Amino acid sequence: MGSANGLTNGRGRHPLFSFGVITDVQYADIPNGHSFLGVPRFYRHSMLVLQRAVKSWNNNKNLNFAIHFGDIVDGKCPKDQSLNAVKKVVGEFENFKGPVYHMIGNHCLYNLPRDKLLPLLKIPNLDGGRGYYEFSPAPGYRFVVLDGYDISAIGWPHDHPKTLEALKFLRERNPNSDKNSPNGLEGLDRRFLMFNGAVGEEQMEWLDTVLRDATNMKQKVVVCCHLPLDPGASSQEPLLWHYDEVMDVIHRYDCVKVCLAGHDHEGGHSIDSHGIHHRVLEAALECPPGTDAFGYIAVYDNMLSLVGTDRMKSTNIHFNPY
Ligand SMILES: Nc1ccn([C@@H]2O[C@H](COP(=O)(O)O)[C@@H](O)[C@H]2O)c(=O)n1
Ligand SMILES: O=P(O)(O)OC[C@H](O)CO
Repeated sequence: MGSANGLTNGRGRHPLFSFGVITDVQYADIPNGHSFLGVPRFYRHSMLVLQRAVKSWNNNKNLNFAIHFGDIVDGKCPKDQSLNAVKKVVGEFENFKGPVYHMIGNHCLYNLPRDKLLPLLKIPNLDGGRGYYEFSPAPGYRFVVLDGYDISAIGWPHDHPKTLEALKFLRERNPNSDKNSPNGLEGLDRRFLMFNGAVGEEQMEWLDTVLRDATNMKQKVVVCCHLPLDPGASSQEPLLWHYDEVMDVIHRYDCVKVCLAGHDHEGGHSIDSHGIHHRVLEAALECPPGTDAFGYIAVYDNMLSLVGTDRMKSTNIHFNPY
């Protein structure tokens, strides 16, 4: 059980470390609106949710870092304001007294190209715009942050091979002229939409290498990605195009205990066929004024305890520590 102050797990144990979580802030200085399907979106209020999150994380005093799971600014942000809007939200995150890790979401890419975005989000840009990385906050744990828009029709230059590969992929699977429309697609095929993307070959090889290394080092791994990786934790439309192939790599090893994501604003939780927990976090953007969606996760050797605030549901994630 999560305790109110995050110091213990209710059985007197101290966590190895803890971190703040929030997703889909999707800020824009525009009036309230709604998604295509009519779900209300509160573009200015999401900044207040973030401010309350940072205040709560700082008051906690036991958090080692924080993670935002992508979509820092909404695509409806007027494009002449994109740069300042991203800087403004990053600036709010910087009020947190610890490191903040970001990842790429589709709305980030509607606003800025990768070469501008990655430095602002302090994503280590090692190789021509790649947005995946890893870090180890404690000896026994490793966090792998995936770039779900590695192969994508958004964010790369129009004639970039990755744009062309993504457009070909979509043409072969989605017959609609609006490639964001799932009309006529059945079941899990409804994920073949332009607002999603895929992990490229090089990133897949990198993932395999990191998981092999973590296994050799007896580290547990938490995988983070803007796009959900399990249909049990998400509706069909927001899934990573080839979530199944990424999970095949993950399932080769026993080190991954949890996959965390955003993008599907309602949130969700599942345990897959290999016992890996998938927790999709509830979006800050869809919090009506005065409500919140953020939390923190206390990490133990055999569990993660997500202590959610308001719309972010608390979840205890138990796993085999070996
Ligand atoms: N059922 C749907 C859902 C979405 N679209 C298209 O995707 C765009 C983004 O959707 P949001 O839910 O994020 O607003 C939307 O503008 C549509 O083009 C759709 O066609 N059918
Ligand atoms: O944040 P959006 O606009 O990409 O919306 C994602 C939807 O939740 C996918 O169904």
